[in-house]
Amino acid sequence: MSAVPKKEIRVAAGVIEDAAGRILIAQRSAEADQGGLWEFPGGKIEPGETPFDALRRELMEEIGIAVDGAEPMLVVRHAYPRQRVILEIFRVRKFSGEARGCLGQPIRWVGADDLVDFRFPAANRFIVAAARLPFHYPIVDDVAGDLSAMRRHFRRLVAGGFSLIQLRAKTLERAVYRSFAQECIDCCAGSNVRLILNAEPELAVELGAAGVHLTSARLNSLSSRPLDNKFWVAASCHDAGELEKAESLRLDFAVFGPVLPTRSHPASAPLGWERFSECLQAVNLPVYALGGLAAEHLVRARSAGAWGIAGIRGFSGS
Ligand SMILES: Nc1nc2c([nH]c(=O)n2[C@H]2C[C@H](O)[C@@H](COP(=O)(O)OP(=O)(O)OP(=O)(O)O)O2)c(=O)[nH]1
Ligand SMILES: [Mg+2]
Repeated sequence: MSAVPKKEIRVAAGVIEDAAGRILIAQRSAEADQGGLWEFPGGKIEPGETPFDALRRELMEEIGIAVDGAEPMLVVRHAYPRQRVILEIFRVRKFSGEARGCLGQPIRWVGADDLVDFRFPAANRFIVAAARLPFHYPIVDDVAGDLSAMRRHFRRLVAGGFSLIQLRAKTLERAVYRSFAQECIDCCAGSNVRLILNAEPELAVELGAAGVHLTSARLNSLSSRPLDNKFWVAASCHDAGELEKAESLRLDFAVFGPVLPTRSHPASAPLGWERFSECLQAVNLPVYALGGLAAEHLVRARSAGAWGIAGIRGFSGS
């Protein structure tokens, strides 16, 4: 490990979204710390300022917009070799004025899915992934092995507006899983619904799924990210070590639990919110809480440090 970093700076920055859902990025000047890389506009929080005050000041100074409203999105802690940064990230959807590079820096409005094509400072991985992720990650499972019930569940989720769905179905025969997955993928074509397969990464590629969800066993067996960043790669984690592994393999997000007692894993001891939150302290990765949760647990989960919530039964989509 490198020596203990000398100083810690607090920064406020904005993921600014226009009416079309595009996000503003700016290029840091070559001489600055993390020079030449792209960033979300913002800067250091000055003594006596709140993060929101700093955000408003910086966005006026750097890109000439007045922030009319912003929601706290996430907090990233990252140690660079020379300093530690705490980034207070806001999502900014209400602003006035036309964005421009007031310091002469290039700026670009890009679709959320195109963010992965730009080089950002290391601390930004979490932000770039989260900017593309919804707060809910429902899972279609095969608890009763009943294909028509699974089909109904999947359709209800799509009709309910869920845009990121995992197809788990561990006990289905491989050929049945495969054809059901293909049917669901075809059903998502042309929509904004992304289907993630809990299967081998190769199958996700072959069938044209949006990505793969790794079981913790599969996660533990890997030494690098199995698919490139055009695919989502997520994993199920049950302890801090697995979360660390998911982060070190540069996965896009993790699901962590069970937080509360759950019918699908009655033998696993639930973590409880406190332990859940402790384990997330050192993790720079969007994490969905899982286990005994329903849609109304979102606020609790986010206050414990989760990005969102995942679940099999809690999301009826109806
Ligand atoms: N603004 C911003 N800073 C980021 C991002 N990602 C990231 O690691 N950082 C780091 C780089 C810097 O070490 C620090 C931000 O400092 P800054 O250079 O923007 O600060 P500032 O606008 O106040 O600039 P200055 O007055 O020091 O020139 O946070 C990001 O997306 N946006
Ligand atoms: Mg700045």
